[in-house]
Amino acid sequence: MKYIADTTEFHIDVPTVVTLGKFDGRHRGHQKLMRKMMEIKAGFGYETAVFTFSVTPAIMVTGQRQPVLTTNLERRNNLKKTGIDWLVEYPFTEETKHMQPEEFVREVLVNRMNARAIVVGTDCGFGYRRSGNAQVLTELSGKYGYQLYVIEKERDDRRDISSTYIREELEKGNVEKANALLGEPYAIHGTVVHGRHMGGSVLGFPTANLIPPEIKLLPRFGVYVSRVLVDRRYYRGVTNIGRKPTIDGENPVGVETFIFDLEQNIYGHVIEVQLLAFIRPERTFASLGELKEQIGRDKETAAEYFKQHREMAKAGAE
Ligand SMILES: Cc1cc2nc3c(=O)[nH]c(=O)nc-3n(C[C@H](O)[C@H](O)[C@H](O)COP(=O)(O)O)c2cc1C
Ligand SMILES: Nc1ncnc2c1ncn2[C@@H]1O[C@H](COP(=O)(O)OP(=O)(O)OP(=O)(O)O)[C@@H](O)[C@H]1O
Repeated sequence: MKYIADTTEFHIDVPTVVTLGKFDGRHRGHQKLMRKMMEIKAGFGYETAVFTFSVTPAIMVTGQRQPVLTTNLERRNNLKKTGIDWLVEYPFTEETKHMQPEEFVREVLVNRMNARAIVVGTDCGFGYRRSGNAQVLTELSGKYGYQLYVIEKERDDRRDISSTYIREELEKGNVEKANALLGEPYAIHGTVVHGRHMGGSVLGFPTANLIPPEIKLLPRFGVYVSRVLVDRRYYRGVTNIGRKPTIDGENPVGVETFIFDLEQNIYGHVIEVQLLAFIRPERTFASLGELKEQIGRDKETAAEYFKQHREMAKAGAE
């Protein structure tokens, strides 16, 4: 995937099929758009391109740092895995903010991104105060010579699937519901860092520690069954998310995973921890011995889960 970030001065020199939006998470609605893009690529030979911003416009307009399902790095990894050819992460400057819809279509989508086809959901919004929409894109399509495809929103039985809906479910602690809306497990990507090295000595087994950036939305603190991608292979895991209150001192919020059947040292490796099911809330134990016993039971619960969900237990390659 070719990646263009933080510049307004670029030009894609091959014809493209473009989509635009925040793409926070890679939910079933986004996947539906991506499938349409792949179909157009197969039919017309256009390369697939995603237009997004390097920070979400809502943060710049309201000044509030809203937690995200995917950091920019995670979004980039996901789009690469989807097989997207180009990712443009455009800077959200004052000038960008004030662009009128037609100017945005002409200058950015058509001139710089070389769009011959555009794929959006029915509720897409762009340009100054989101005044551009699917109707505007339809009106401009003849003038700028692109094909427009407007996709019906993917729904569950209650409402349209959106990043907002998934964030709400995660905040309520419903990881399984969030996963159903995403169409894949909610994941945390990161580099394995050194913890306090108590895993080996106190608990009797090592754990892989990630410290996600503050902006990353984490579900409620607690223990989860997880599946872990390490060097392109999947492993079964059990993950604690939280501050380890049993351990003295101010611990940063961490994502800490015991990985079944992994013998090697993976400090410095980039891994992906996928959350599959909630086991229990994080607790303060009276002693390290009690914590150790409980973690033993958590491991058994996770092992049992994988016996019931054999498709998730495969330690296969990605
Ligand atoms: C499956 C699992 C469950 C855990 N549950 C808790 C918990 O409920 N409360 C807690 O204080 N720490 C919990 N921990 C964190 C342990 O305290 C931590 O693994 C240990 O202190 C090692 O930390 P270190 O890697 O920084 O040395 C859990 C860890 C794992 C792997
Ligand atoms: N459920 C869906 N089905 C089909 N297309 C969708 C769906 N949700 C979003 N899209 C489309 O995907 C593109 C990117 O959407 P975007 O990520 O900005 O919005 P969103 O998922 O609705 O998130 P938010 O809740 O933050 O607004 C837009 O064209 C949008 O219309």
